[in-house]
Amino acid sequence: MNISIITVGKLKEKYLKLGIEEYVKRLSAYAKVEIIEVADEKAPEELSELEMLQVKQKEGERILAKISADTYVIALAIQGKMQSSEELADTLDKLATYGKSKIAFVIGGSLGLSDEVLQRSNEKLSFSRMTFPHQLMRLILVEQVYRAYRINRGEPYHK
Ligand SMILES: C[S@@+](CC[C@H](N)C(=O)[O-])C[C@H]1O[C@@H](n2cnc3c(N)ncnc32)[C@H](O)[C@@H]1O
Repeated sequence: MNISIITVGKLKEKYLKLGIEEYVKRLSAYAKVEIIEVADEKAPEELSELEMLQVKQKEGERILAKISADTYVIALAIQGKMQSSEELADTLDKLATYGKSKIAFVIGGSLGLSDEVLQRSNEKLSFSRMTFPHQLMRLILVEQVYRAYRINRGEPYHK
């Protein structure tokens, strides 16, 4: 399976980079994982509603340009559907069974995802109603995807 994780902006914090590299390395036993960073739109602190919409739309266009028509898209969204780790494992297992070989997880920038990206997504996945920084979200996501593969293989992993 080919999994891409599409994110906005460059990852700066070293501790996050190290953690993500570790899980991507572990995941390489199960899937081909690629992290795609699209440029973030420079935005001052104070933005009008319209300006925020424009930032999300520009970032959204860059995200959509990285998604092929045959890709199953899972958008990370606070208001999306919450799943247990076992349910996420089941989702990935079913996608593989139905021959979906390309999956993209999409994480929004600091203002979130545009409506266009949410509309393109096949499902919206929430990790709780709390807001996580988008860079930390990458680490949480790769750990959960790794956990999902361990669950599907029946391999031991600390609870
Ligand atoms: C800082 S958050 C954006 C916050 C923005 N106000 C919103 O409502 O989307 C950046 C991105 O991280 C992801 N994210 C943050 N918290 C999340 C959560 N609890 N569940 C799923 N995704 C989350 C989403 O993709 C979001 O677009």
